[in-house]
Amino acid sequence: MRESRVSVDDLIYPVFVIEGNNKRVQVPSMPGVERLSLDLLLKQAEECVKLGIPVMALFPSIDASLKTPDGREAANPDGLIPRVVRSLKEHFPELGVMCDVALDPYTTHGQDGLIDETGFILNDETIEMLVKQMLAQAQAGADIVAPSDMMDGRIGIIRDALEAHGLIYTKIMAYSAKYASCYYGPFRDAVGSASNLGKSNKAVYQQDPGNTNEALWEVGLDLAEGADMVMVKPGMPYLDVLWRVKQEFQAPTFAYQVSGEYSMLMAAFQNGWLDEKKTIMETMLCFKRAGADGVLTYFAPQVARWLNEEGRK
Ligand SMILES: NCc1[nH]cc(CCC(=O)O)c1CC(=O)O
Ligand SMILES: [Mg+2]
Repeated sequence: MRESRVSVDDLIYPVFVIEGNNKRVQVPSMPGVERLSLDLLLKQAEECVKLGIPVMALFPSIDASLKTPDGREAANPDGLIPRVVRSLKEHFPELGVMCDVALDPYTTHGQDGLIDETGFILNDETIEMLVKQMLAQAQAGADIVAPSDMMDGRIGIIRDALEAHGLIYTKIMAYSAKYASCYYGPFRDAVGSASNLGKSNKAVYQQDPGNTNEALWEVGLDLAEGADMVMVKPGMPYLDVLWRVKQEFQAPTFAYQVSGEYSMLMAAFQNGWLDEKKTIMETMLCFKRAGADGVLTYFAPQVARWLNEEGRK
């Protein structure tokens, strides 16, 4: 009689990649999460395929020497992410690869886009760079490009660029309702943008946590501009937004259980305050109940293992 269910194919696994060989670097604020070099990432990918996880989402941790104010390394067709994508698709063609479209891992100031002298974000100039970044990812073989930058109008321009380059199979997952949230803190440690960002924030382009109507406008715009799927982010604190978005549009809708949610839960597990398996599985069920068609979560391999053990693939 249960209305909602969790299955392995609901899962998208976000991972952090670094240059090098046989390198794994812990993310201190995310216990159990490591940045991996490509060779080790391939082992992770193999594990995902065995478990039945359909998609991995890639996030780079870029060497500080490659960061610039305009984040142009993001558009390098031989940069870290395009190389990782090519290798993943070569070894595991059946595993979906999703790439983040945003400049924050690549900019010296840690913002997702280009800024003027006063630090204000330059929406349209940013989109030009995002399109180059996205093409490098899509031409390397990414199955899904996922703009997380929150610039206005970028989905339509990205869709046009995909069409113009004959990339008709590449899907767009729009981070549509993305809030200016403090729950991204540990992620910013992981990609190394936290110290660059310093005291500044992303409130001029990410959404106000007090708004839910704005989420509907943003989702509506992104769908009209050509998004295949939309996302609400963060996850658990924004289930009301997820519910409204799914009810209103009935589009493929995803939730991101973000780094801060992961770290909060891990802290409780490490202290013995919450039961790890039961709590994680409950959070997954809550996402499904609120309308998610899938969930991006750092717990993906664990969830998949538990579901596999129970024969509930
Ligand atoms: N545009 C970058 C980006 N893509 C995904 C996340 C957060 C993911 C997480 O916290 O797990 C962020 C951080 C931010 O906007 O500052
Ligand atoms: Mg906007």
